[in-house]
Amino acid sequence: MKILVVSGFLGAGKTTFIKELAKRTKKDFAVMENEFGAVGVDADFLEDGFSEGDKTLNIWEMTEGCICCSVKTDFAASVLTIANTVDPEYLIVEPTGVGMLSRIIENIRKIQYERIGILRPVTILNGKMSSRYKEEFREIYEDQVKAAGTVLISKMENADSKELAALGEELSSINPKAEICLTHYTKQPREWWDALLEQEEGIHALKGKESNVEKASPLESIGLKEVELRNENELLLFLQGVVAGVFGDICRAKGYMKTGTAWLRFDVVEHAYSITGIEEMPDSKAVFIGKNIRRTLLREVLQRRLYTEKQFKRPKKSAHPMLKRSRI
Ligand SMILES: Nc1nc2c(ncn2[C@@H]2O[C@H](COP(=O)(O)OP(=O)(O)OP(=O)(O)O)[C@@H](O)[C@H]2O)c(=O)[nH]1
Repeated sequence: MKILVVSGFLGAGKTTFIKELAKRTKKDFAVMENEFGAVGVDADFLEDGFSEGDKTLNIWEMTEGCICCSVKTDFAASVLTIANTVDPEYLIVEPTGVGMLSRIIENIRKIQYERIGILRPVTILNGKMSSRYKEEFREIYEDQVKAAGTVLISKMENADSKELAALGEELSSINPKAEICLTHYTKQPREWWDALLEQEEGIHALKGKESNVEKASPLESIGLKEVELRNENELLLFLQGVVAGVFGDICRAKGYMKTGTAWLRFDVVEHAYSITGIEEMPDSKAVFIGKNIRRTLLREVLQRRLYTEKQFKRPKKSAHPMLKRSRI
């Protein structure tokens, strides 16, 4: 089994890339999703609409904790379990957006034996946000570039060539050995995709700095299940509220829900949001990552029915006069 780690900051486009990789190369894959927070959304998104021939993706989720720090023993155990049970040709690991790539590689190296190989890691970089990430999350940003074998630029489809070239130069100066791909991966030929799955990691890979990732990433998250809004307009208004800061400083949100009769997926990356129609899902979920998140307000808006039932349920008949009066 060969392991390919696909890293990148929150919302950079890791899941979208993995989906494309699976479709283009049609290899025998398992995917391990390590999500920030307790509610996983990416596994369902990966599965959604994925039916290329007879192939389906074998997806494993690790929520709660980051595979580069607190849960590393669980991570090692999970990798070994996958190797010893399903034994796919490739295991694609998608760390949380705030994971330190060098540490993840070190953790994999500890369990590397002749049946497990490490491929040169891929980092996806949201080109539009690179200066902001560099300022706010320098340690994570530099680590994800330095430890990468290949750096792919996303969300720069409309950028001019000068802007792209400047970003390329800056990335090369951080990691002169990496292949920096300025051309969007969707335009790459089949050989390029195959090569990603062939290049083994060099022995002299970067050593992770002993630093505290939690400190480097002062982000919090909330995951909600059974979320709903009445219709698409309500979802639009809600997302406008998210990007305007009504629910706190949210830098990443994602989820899917039934609105009226349609199932919709939403994505928020910094101050932009998008909505896409999806196939019916077994349940609805939403995740919000950022700072100063207004949790109660989010619950009130998205779990109206649940929240109302729980918080304001009429009390059972009580003999206490105060309680009687306080009934709604
Ligand atoms: N324009 C553009 N949008 C993209 C690109 N890649 C991903 N997106 C969009 O960006 C949003 C986030 O994409 P994901 O693939 O979920 O990002 P991620 O890195 O897996 O997100 P997290 O796991 O939450 O960190 C989605 O709305 C995607 O459709 C790209 O190259 N260009």
